[in-house]
Amino acid sequence: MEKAAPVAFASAKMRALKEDELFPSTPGKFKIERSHQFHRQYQRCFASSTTIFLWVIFLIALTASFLSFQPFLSSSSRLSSAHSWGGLQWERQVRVSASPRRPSGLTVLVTGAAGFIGSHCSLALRKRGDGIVGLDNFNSYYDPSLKKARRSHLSSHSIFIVDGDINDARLLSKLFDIVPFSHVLHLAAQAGVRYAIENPSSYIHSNIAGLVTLLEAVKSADPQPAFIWASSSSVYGLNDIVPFSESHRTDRPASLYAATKKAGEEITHTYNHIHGLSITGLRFFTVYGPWGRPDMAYFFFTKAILAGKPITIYRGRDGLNLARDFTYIDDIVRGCLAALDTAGKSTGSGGKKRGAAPYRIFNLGNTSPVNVPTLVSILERHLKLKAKKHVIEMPSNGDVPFTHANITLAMAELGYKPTTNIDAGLKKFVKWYISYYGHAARGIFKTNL
Ligand SMILES: O=C(O)[C@H]1O[C@H](OP(=O)(O)OP(=O)(O)OC[C@H]2O[C@@H](n3ccc(=O)[nH]c3=O)[C@H](O)[C@@H]2O)[C@H](O)[C@@H](O)[C@@H]1O
Repeated sequence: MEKAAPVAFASAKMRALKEDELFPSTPGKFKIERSHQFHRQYQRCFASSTTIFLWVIFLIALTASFLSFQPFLSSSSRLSSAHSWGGLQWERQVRVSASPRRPSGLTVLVTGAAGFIGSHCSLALRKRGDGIVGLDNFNSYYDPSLKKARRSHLSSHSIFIVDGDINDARLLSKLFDIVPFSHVLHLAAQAGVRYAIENPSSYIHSNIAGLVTLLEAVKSADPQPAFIWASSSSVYGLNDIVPFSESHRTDRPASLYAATKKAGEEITHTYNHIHGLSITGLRFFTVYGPWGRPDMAYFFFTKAILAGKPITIYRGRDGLNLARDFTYIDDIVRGCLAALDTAGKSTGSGGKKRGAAPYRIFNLGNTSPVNVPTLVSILERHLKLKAKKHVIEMPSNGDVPFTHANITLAMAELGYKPTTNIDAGLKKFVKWYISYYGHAARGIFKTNL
């Protein structure tokens, strides 16, 4: 590029100079003169054989520089977005990261690898010797520095995260060209239930358009990987039969977020039906733990309590406390790995289905709902600080009053069995939070209970 730019610049300058010389600056009268003058100049230029020779050399140089920079030009549109990928060094990093370290290890593309669940799953897969390539767009929905810290942590375990978007079809096609992925663990999404009111289009962009772009790439990949992805407990919406079972109604979402996750379940079904993709949808129930998401209540409650700031606790319209089936990250990771290990093969090749492939949906919850005031009191105990509580009626923002998972199916088919209760899980979270954000150093652990 260093060479091409001056050539292009010089030729542009030449053109500009010639035009300046050829055309007088006063408009109007020169029109005829202009054509005469141009004609004379044209004749002068090509009259001598030396000039013709120079022109030929110039054109050859121009063509050569254009051809030699074709690969760069083809990736320049990628660079025009915030992301960068491509090049030999990049391909080498992708290939090395994708190589399993154990015989018959999986080769997994983990989308959202710099996210909460994605980073934990990537690490767990690497620890048992699987090959992983991460993909993440490092967007600023919440503090990207936390995502970058997760990336550094993964990088120290030789996991490479591609900086790119699931909406980038060319990037996906490149990844599937250079790595024969056995599985895709699709965890990239626009998360958060209440943010959908503020920014609805971000949910369509990531959870619908991004999902379809990714499925198109998976469909065309050879070999065709099995597809395991993050649905959500929120698909149960207004369902009030507890505990929530996979056979219950999911056609009454309470938020746009939930609606996009429900749509994802239907969209993946069509790819299973038409293209033979092996599909496993995992309905996660309010996952929490170390390296968690700062937009979730347990996380920002902790921050506020440590800072002595008030927290807002929502209460149901009937005066009842809201409750969630909070599920600890390590249990979820075990569920994800079991889903990968038990996923049947996709049957398509070259985009054509060769036979029926599995389509599965599982609840991954804890089966012990905890109400929000109890969550807060556990945090208070572990933080040794009293929260300043501000209780208000639940706004109409997409929240549901409670969630409670029936995990019978996941237990039977995945061997899934959550083992961490909310007290033990929040204790681990608080320990991580203090070590990560360093509040202990500021003497915040003095009790005010
Ligand atoms: O399981 C799920 O499907 C979903 O779990 C969480 O959503 P949510 O359960 O709403 O988790 P939080 O946002 O952490 O809220 C937890 C509880 O705290 C309550 N809350 C939240 C915020 C607040 O300021 N006050 C408050 O009382 C909420 O009403 C809710 O009952 C995640 O944010 C979603 O991405 C995920 O898909």
